[in-house]
Amino acid sequence: MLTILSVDKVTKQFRKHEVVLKNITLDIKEGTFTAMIGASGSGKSTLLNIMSGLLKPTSGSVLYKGKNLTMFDDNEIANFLRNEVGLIFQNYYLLSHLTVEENINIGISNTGRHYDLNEISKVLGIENLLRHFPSELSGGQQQRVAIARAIMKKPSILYCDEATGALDEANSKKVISLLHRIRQQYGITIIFITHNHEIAKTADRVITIKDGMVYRDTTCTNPISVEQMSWA
Ligand SMILES: Nc1ncnc2c1ncn2[C@@H]1O[C@H](COP(=O)(O)OP(=O)(O)OP(=O)(O)O)[C@@H](O)[C@H]1O
Repeated sequence: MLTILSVDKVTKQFRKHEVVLKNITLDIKEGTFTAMIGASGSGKSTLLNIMSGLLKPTSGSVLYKGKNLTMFDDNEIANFLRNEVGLIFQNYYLLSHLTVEENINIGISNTGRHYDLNEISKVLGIENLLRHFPSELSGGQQQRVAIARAIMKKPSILYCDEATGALDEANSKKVISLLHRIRQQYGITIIFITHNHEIAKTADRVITIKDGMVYRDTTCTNPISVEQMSWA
């Protein structure tokens, strides 16, 4: 399997604050689903933001397909984010004055390369909602629209920061199962931050961050299916 992302000796220190990330080194293989877990404040989002190019590390490097993201200028980062990266957060960040279809189309990058809207909306089960506005949708439906927007551009890598954090059990399971399906169908690499250990059990690999370091890094040869998840 090819390495899509190489994080090498990354540290991060915010001004006047303690060191948040301490010498993180890890590789991410193409087409895998990696869960990142760890206590609140351990540094997961900071690491994800550095891995996606949203944030520069204090030292160390992040190679994306061999290119050093940490050396990119603002324009190169903007192009990288626009063309290669999908981002999903706990809050859906849909634009309220645009329809679902218009929100999804925002995700299309200027490369012109994109999936077919009808296909993606069918995969995500939102094909009947395209003319609706976000306020008319449930949280789970809104998150599925946010996923559609994130993957329309055919990103190579999808970063999810607590993507199911605001959803109930049924909607969380639906979203996780759709993300696994998207990975299988389109080969998108997924990195998924979660506090939910059952969700982590569905991943190929679980990285535990503790006090800004990789505390545990487990490859799961036999991840559980979404149906096998027990929701505590
Ligand atoms: N822009 C910033 N300026 C200063 N400190 C920051 C900044 N961003 C994050 N931090 C600090 O870095 C530490 C790690 O934060 P981070 O959000 O990465 O943790 P996390 O593991 O994702 O937490 P959570 O699970 O609660 O989202 C925290 O102590 C936080 O206060």
